[in-house]
Amino acid sequence: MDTRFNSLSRDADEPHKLVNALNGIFSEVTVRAARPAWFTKLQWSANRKFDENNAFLRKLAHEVISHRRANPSQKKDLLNALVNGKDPATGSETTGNLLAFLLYYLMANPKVYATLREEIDRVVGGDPLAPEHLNKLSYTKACLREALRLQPTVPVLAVKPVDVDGPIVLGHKWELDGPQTILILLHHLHRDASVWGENAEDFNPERMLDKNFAKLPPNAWKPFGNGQRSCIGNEFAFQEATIAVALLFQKFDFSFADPEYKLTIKQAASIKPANLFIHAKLRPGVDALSTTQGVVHEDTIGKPAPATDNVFSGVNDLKPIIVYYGSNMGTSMELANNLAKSAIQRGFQCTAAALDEATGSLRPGVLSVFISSSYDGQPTSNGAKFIDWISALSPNSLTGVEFVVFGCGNREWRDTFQRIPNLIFALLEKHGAKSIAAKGSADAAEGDVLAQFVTWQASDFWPCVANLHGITPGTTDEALRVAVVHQKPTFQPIQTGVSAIVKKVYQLTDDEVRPKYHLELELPERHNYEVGGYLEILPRNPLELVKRALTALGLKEDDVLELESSASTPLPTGVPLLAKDLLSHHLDLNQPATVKQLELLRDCCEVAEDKQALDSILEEGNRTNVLTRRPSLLQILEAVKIGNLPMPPPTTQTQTLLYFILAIIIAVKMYFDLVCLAAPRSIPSSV
Ligand code: HEM
Ligand SMILES: Cc1cc2nc3c(=O)[nH]c(=O)nc-3n(C[C@H](O)[C@H](O)[C@H](O)COP(=O)(O)O)c2cc1C
Repeated sequence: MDTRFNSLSRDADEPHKLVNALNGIFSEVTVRAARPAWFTKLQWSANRKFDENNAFLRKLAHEVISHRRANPSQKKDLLNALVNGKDPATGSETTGNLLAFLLYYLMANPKVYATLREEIDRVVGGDPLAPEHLNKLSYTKACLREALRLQPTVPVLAVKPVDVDGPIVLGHKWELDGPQTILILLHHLHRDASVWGENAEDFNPERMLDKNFAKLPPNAWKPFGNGQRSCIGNEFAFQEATIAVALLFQKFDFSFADPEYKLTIKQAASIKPANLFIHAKLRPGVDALSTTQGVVHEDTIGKPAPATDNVFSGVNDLKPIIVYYGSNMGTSMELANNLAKSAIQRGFQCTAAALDEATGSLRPGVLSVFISSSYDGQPTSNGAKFIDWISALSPNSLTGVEFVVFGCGNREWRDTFQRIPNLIFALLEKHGAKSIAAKGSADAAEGDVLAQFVTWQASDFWPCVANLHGITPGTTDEALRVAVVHQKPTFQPIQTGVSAIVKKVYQLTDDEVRPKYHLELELPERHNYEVGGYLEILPRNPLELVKRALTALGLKEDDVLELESSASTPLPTGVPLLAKDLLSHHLDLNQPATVKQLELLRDCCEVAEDKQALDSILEEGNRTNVLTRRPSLLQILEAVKIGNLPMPPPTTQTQTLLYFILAIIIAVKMYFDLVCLAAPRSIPSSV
């Protein structure tokens, strides 16, 4: 808010007046709730203090807001959200206190803690948290519900019958004398053994999983109040708390500062744990710098599409690129930054900017890339101005402008899926701008948006940009020539490093999403690993796969090849090497075929049915842009009959089997996320 209140600092000499005023108000409200209104009227001194505190808060809020309005800033802070948007302003204390109780219960119940952490690792892993994750965090939600059951942060509700004459009998038992106030003590309601059973006092989130929660009797769980005046921030609070828990547990391990800590409660208008101090330790593999962002493992996320196939080196007059992003929650912005990094790596002048910045600024000579999301079919908050502007342009006013559009969306919004990127594409074309590539798209419901985007860059975007610069597709393929030679192999595959043993591999993700794996390696004795260092892993394709590839290519294990390339390539060139070694160590045989490879294979197909089959794979790929679903080159070679195939099959993406791993050691075992440019669909069995 641009103002420091020191409300959380224990070291502050004196709390900010705001803290005192709030505490005064909360205490008074609590006391007032418990006494008759006529009696409150007589509390002159307390009432005067209450009014003073109220007046102080109003004045302070007015000052803070006026200051920001007089000095506008682009900061993404809460104050801007409140001043410029409609975000709700209440409920932060109740939600904060809920989180504090949750942390307490998790630390006090290690099994529950482990289950929650496992869910967050499985669903979110090291990815930036996205809206799609939230629905899948069902155990986390159950933990929040259970914490609110045992410790409803608003612990008392006051209700009063209205418009009644005469006595009322509640539950056939209790008679009320007219409009009398009743206090509902949630602490008791929520621990009623007749509803919650003998273990009502235990923290047991299983009872709050959706299927069990739905079976609870009505009114058994009321942390958000009652009837028409119940909490309007209920959904918001859950969403906010789920996000906070996911981000916190993604990055930190928590433990009691005092292992003997016994829960005691501090109460004002809401309740919170008293004197609860916690140790938070960065989780293995988490970069301390990433804790200031909504993401972990930044290295993996920001990794641009590889420039190993840089056909632009040596090209003069590269057109500058501007990448505009329409983004509310950061996904499209992340993609824009990723593309900008890739472009800079390739020697382009490139910047990323918010979509609204494109208003009135599109011009020939600059390639404009648009990456945008939609929200209920509407533009993002940083793109609405641009959409208004471009909708109102006169015909042909964008003649000469060259553009590319990539859409971020989620198929669950069926009627408005990709509406804004589609609209941007249509309007740009309508006004005379020229698209240099077919529109790309990612579907968040399909899983990893960044992977879909990086794939699109490699197989569609960069080849089209090459075209734009007069570099004809195929140049890079032709640049790589392979011949079977009758020489002794002199090339030795990289043998540096040590052999590690894969101790455990298991899938962290559900079957329907793109797989992520947990991999545990044991390093040989005497090999230490320092926290924060990089580990380079050189996986091998399994022998069985290599043999299949040799057969598909009509090669024998001891055939010797020589590669020649005029472009830079990580493949070993100019030395005779065993075909087996090339296929084992240098090519990822599991990688899905790229669009370009599919097209080339289709053109080499001898049988019409095979051609059709490849066409339909290409169509499906173009429609969904989900490369991971495509078969690998090897699978295709085994399935279709190809004539005149250059050998090995043409590959623009000279992808190597070099995976960089961000790793961390725990005792002698290693735990890490496997980060690779194109994730293998099966984990290599040896390292
Ligand atoms: C865990 C977090 C929260 C809890 C436990 C909670 C609980 C409650 C309860 C019990 C009430 C009813 C009070 C009564 O009947 O006397 C209430 C009302 C209300 N809450 Fe929340 N709340 C939470 C978070 C939020 C958030 C995040 C917001 C705003 C985004 C919010 C906005 C409101 C508002 C505006 C009312 C008054 C509704 C009315 O009087 O019509 N609350 N809340
Ligand atoms: C409230 C809401 C509404 C959405 N509406 C749409 C929509 O109409 N069409 C669509 O394709 N995607 C829709 N999505 C999905 C988002 O566009 C998608 O998650 C996108 O990756 C978010 O991008 P951003 O992080 O750049 O804002 C919606 C998401 C949310 C949370």
